[in-house]
Amino acid sequence: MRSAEAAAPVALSELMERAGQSLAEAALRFAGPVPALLLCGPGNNGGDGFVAARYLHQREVEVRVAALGEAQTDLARAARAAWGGAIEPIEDAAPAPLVIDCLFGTGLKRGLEDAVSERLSGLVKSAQWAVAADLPSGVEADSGGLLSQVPAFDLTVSFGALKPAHRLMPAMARMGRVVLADIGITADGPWFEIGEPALPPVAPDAHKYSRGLVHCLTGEMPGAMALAASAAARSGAGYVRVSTSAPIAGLPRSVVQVGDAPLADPRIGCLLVGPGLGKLPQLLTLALTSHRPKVIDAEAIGHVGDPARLKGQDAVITPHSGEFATLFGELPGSKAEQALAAAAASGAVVVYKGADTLVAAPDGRLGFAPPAPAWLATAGTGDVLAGMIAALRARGMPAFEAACAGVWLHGRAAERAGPYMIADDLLEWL
Ligand SMILES: NC(=O)C1=CN([C@@H]2O[C@H](COP(=O)(O)OP(=O)(O)OC[C@H]3O[C@@H](n4cnc5c(N)ncnc54)[C@H](OP(=O)(O)O)[C@@H]3O)[C@@H](O)[C@H]2O)[C@@H](O)CC1
Ligand SMILES: [K+]
Repeated sequence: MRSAEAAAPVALSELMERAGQSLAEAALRFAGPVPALLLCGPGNNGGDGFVAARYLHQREVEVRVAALGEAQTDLARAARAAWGGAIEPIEDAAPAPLVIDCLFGTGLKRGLEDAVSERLSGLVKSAQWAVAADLPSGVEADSGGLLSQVPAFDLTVSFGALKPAHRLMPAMARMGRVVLADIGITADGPWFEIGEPALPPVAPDAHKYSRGLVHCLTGEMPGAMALAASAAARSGAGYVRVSTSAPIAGLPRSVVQVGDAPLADPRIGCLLVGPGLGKLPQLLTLALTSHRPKVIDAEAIGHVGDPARLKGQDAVITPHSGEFATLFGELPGSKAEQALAAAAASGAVVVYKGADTLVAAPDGRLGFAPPAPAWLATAGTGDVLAGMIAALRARGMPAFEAACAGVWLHGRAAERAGPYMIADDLLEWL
């Protein structure tokens, strides 16, 4: 954001003007014209607050402003002067139906003082609507960590670009709905929010192999592979084949069950190993003898042992936090930094799952999943995701793009399936 700000085609005061105006507009649309209290800190986040106060006043909203100390930047001083109205000390500010937190944004370096964070929490809890400017104060922008107590907001208005904290736990759970205000700058880079994927078209002369063969290696619990293989079939693979020693119930008839099949078969678009694998590390070893692209999920991740074994494997791995720690140990830094370090160590595309799923590539690209419903947290949904990614990979998408697309589609399928869905229901929405 700092380099985007420096390269901005307009003056910084104009950016602040746009930020404050967008904040006022978003708060007004969200809460309606109810009496508002703006809490303004010493930096430019506070400056945005003074601008927003001026706009709300122009829109005939009843506005009060409470400040935490004096403005410390030229921009904030100018915005404070342009407000021109009364300024209360934050310690005695009375509650209001709409509270807008402009204490700290991206410049926060340490936790708020106890008295300030308690005051903020008290005012937020007694408000009908609580809105945060850029970030709730106390959130660390880069890591999503909480540097001090952070109350739950209803709306967070981010400026210019989402920061990592808007998509990382625990911070994202405090933000309520997150909206992005266009203030005329963009922050381009290898970190981005995953958007709706462009899926490969089906060629007019396609046949089942050209559309992608997914070959699945089953283990001790075939039900999990039934979910994954069904998901692969429903995600546009031309052919899904399951190698199994005993018939698996519940698979669509179009999914072919075979005994052994050669894993060097060049028609295999993607191998899938892990769902329901159990204690059969030899199946992972077998998969690693194949040079075909692969998705390694669930128990298979635990059998990898050394991440370097995945180098040159053209693999996507899909660990949740437990599986991630088993394979990579306790890595330092934020979840984003850990995911990237894991991708670099393994040479694999890492889908680090959770409420804040990330997709990391060894070359430094990092996709942040848009929020997905919490009701995805049930058994079997990970198997479905693994099958989806395998199908997209077999359809010819590169590993990173296939993983991002799978994650995005999985979240949207869950939204459509609704709160009492089970993993099997997701299949109907792919
Ligand atoms: N990027 C853009 O394009 C645009 C950015 N804009 C806005 O600017 C915001 C960033 O502004 P910012 O850099 O001035 O930082 P901000 O969050 O206001 O805080 C810094 C101040 O707080 C202080 N301080 C820090 N921690 C503290 C603590 N725990 N307790 C007490 N004090 C503490 C710190 O003091 P210091 O530690 O340096 O002494 C400093 O004085 C950004 O979030 C967005 O809202 C928009 O206007 C439009 C364009
Ligand atoms: K804030």
